[in-house]
Amino acid sequence: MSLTGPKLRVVVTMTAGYDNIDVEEIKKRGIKFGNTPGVLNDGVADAAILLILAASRRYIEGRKAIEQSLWKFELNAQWLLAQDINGSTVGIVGLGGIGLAIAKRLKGFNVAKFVYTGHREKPEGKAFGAEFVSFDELLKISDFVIASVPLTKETDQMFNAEAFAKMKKTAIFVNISRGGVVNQPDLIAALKQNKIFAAGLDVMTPEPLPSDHELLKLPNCVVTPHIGCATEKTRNKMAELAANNILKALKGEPMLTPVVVT
Ligand SMILES: O=C(O)[C@H](O)CO
Repeated sequence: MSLTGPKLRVVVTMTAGYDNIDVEEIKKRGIKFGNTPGVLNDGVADAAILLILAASRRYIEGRKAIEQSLWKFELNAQWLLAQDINGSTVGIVGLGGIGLAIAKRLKGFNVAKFVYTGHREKPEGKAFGAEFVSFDELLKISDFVIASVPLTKETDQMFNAEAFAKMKKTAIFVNISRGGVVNQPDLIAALKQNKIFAAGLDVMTPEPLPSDHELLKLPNCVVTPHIGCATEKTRNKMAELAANNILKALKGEPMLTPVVVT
């Protein structure tokens, strides 16, 4: 988003991520800047569970099989076999508020082990019982790899061919952060060549995704249209927080959730 208006004093994005904002310009012009983190954690975590279940249970393939009359009466005990969450290792890349909310939900599915990676080990990770590991180790041992990192220079395209090659052939990759953290052609190749089992994506490149996009043709890829925080309660909370941030800034008070631009 470009920041025109020379009189602009306050910018608040009704999102948690702010990779779409020209932060350099905000810094240069001393504009007060806020976002709406936290209040969307539960909504986005629910959407992640939707993707984890749909991708691991081969929802797209099953649905297409019914539509194409491929669902046979005779039992085929090997048909549409899924990957289990029960007993699995879940790897969370970016254990922020959203990552932790996803992990908490998955505990109820009897996950055997949680691992996470990021800049540093976190007390909340320890308190939850998750183990801090390197990115490579996480890719190697996880049955479910969940991307919940902000898009930065550092995370840009971090899920590339090299990363997918390190994952298990049975791994499920889920992205609820930003499409930019994935090298999408590499992901498509990994899914086509069954280098990984499936993917669930709420974010992708570009958005909106054209209706004839290759991602939509893959039987092992579940795509939702960036609806992680699109629930009535969540959006209301985001709108309220954004409005209060603006009011506070205009009154010369600190915002409730300022973005600290360094
Ligand atoms: O960052 C967020 O708030 C959501 O992904 C919506 O963009």
